[in-house]
Amino acid sequence: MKPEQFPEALQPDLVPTPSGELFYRCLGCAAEFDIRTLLYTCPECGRVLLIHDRRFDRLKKRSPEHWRRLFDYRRMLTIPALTGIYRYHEFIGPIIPLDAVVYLGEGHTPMVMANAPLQERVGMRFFFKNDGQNPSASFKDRGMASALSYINFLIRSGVLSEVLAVCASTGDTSAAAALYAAYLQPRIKSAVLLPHKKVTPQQLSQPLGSGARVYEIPGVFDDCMKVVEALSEQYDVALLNSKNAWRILGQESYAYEIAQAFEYEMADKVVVVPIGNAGNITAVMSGFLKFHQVGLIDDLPMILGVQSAHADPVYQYYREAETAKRRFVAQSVRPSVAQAAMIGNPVSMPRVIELARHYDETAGRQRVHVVQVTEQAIMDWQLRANRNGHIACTHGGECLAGLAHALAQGVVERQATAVLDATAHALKFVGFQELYFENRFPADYEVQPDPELINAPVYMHPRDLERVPSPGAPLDGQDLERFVQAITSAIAGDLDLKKRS
Ligand SMILES: Cc1ncc(COP(=O)(O)O)c(C=O)c1O
Repeated sequence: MKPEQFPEALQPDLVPTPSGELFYRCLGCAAEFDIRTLLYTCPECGRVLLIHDRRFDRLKKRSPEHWRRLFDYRRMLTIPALTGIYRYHEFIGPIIPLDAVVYLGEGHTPMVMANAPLQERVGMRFFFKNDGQNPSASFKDRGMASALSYINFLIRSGVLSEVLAVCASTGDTSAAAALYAAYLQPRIKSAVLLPHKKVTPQQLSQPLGSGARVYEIPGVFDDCMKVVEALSEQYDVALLNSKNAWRILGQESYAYEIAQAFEYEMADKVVVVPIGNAGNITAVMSGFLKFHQVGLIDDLPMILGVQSAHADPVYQYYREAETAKRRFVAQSVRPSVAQAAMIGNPVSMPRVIELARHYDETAGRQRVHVVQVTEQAIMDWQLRANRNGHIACTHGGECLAGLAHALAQGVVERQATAVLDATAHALKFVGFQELYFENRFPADYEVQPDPELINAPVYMHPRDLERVPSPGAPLDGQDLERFVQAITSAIAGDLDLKKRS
């Protein structure tokens, strides 16, 4: 069904917002800028920007019931442009016409409830929302779908003819950027900067496979970020890091989906996110605030940000209870299993400070908390989660470690229900699982395996057999029969199986 065939009551507000209605606003000096320019920081004071909708109030003219019905209705449709994050089109870049929307299967990731043993172990009801089930296997696809739809729109409207998209990355941003750029080639090409040996082989393979130009840089993410910032200041390139406010808009869909999944009942909910460059927590707060503003949710959920003790500048900032005394200090990071969040100078810190203050004020109490966890706790909880049927990456493990810690500290109440952001697929970070299982963590990670969580393959090699299969020389006849029987008996013995009577 086409949008124009929707029942009248569900007609979407898809009239592209006239330019000028959507604009960038500087978080420092409140200067406003034309949305049709590629802009990442304020040309006047150099601080980060957020996108505002001058006509946001028009969204309040439609009742919360209207929005609920519209979103539920779109859930049943198969129009690609309304299938992903743009189910919430009016809230995510309403200037982008549907035919410029890029949809690669992102969004609407499953929320998987923890089983009874895991809930019991943690002490409360919770879900993992598996953002590793996005096309490039991380939550970054949400923001990338938005940023690339916007660039596609600029190309289609003749503002740009071709674009080189660049980003610095701890692995996942580059995978997502390269994937979406590849879909839009040849008009859009991508180049990504990675800290040498600080992304996993799986992550490195992604931009390479998508055809991006990949540069490895000595140092950490923060160093790569400085280079792409210089590139975007001095050359005609599109910056795809979350400094780009379009990324934040797309990532707000994570909050919208959670609200819709809980039928907009958010009073007793806790949303747990790992913090690195702080784009994700910015987007999640911003998304819930917008739904609250239009009356779609009556209560703001608690936001629990989690950082490893090896990269915790945001935690250190909020550790100071008195707002006036808080000072942000950029950090040197230490190696962390939550490697994609190993960032000492988060680009979105000013956004976090601004939005967390607004969030708490709107809620009328402290609703944003940041906790710190150990590397050990991250690994243990990640592996424990996955032993109970999840596919959490180390950052998902970080969320679970943070939830358990916050519960023990009394920050989170047992009666609440939590949603944990499993930001990437476990398979992207299997190297850390291997280090744990083989007890080979370098000392600076400070991780000792819990024997209960270790697992290793059992190699079956029946020594009394003369011949065993080797590549290129298959067994047959009696050799094969004896081999199969010997292995079968050995496995039955190992598993203590009862023989069929
Ligand atoms: C898997 C994963 N989790 C968490 C983060 C941290 O998110 P943010 O940088 O938006 O705080 C990242 C960022 O690179 C990531 O790739």
